[in-house]
Amino acid sequence: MQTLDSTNSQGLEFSLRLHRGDAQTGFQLDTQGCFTAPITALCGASGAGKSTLLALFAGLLKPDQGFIRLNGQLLVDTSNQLFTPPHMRHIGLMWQDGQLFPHLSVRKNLMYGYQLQPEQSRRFSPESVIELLEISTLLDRQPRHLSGGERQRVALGRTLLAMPQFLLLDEPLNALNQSLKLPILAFLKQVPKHFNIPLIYVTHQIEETKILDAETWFCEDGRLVSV
Ligand SMILES: Nc1ncnc2c1ncn2[C@@H]1O[C@H](COP(=O)(O)OP(=O)(O)OP(=O)(O)O)[C@@H](O)[C@H]1O
Repeated sequence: MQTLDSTNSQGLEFSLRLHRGDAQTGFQLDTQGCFTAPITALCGASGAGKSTLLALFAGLLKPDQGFIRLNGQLLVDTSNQLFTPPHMRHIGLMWQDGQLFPHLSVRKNLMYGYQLQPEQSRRFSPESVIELLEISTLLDRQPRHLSGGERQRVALGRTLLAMPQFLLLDEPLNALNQSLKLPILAFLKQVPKHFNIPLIYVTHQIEETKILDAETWFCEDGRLVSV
């Protein structure tokens, strides 16, 4: 039986309003949409609201008004005071510097979220992620002994192994040069199909959205416009 707070629809559906800062000069986000593509890219000028939107999806911010529904499940609904905390959303978030735990080896970083998952939620193995990301030779290293590209690949692996239903990537490759970016983009392109995890990718680089074959949206002054 279907309850009022769930539907059979797949993807990330939302209608959100949020005011940040002071009443006169602050920033107003007011937008709605439904992301159903395997890869959605969010572009737009600095300050347009891209990171704010991801923070709302991840549960790091509460909207003033609106709802968020993931794969038919209501996560946020201000009309019913529903707010699912970040750790219960099954949404993975990664940004520019992957924030590995500095005191843990690559192996322990990778296994951190995986170990917290119940057996029945483990949809793929650490070995499959390690192989696809080509990080098998790095497992015993500490993060400080990794290059920027290696660090980002490990951070991605760790985020994936926490078994998210949806992945949010906020300019994850910004700190990397082109030669390091391309193999990671090639990997990211495979994520939705290989692991059944759709993703949102925030970038200023239009070329990256093309490489990813992403459905692209522009954020303009707190509103989304499809391309
Ligand atoms: N903590 C905050 N308090 C008030 N306003 C904020 C806060 N954080 C961000 N803002 C404002 O919200 C607006 C949107 O910021 P946001 O970081 O979402 O933009 P963005 O599109 O991700 O930009 P960039 O591409 O530079 O990362 C900006 O005007 C910013 O100044």
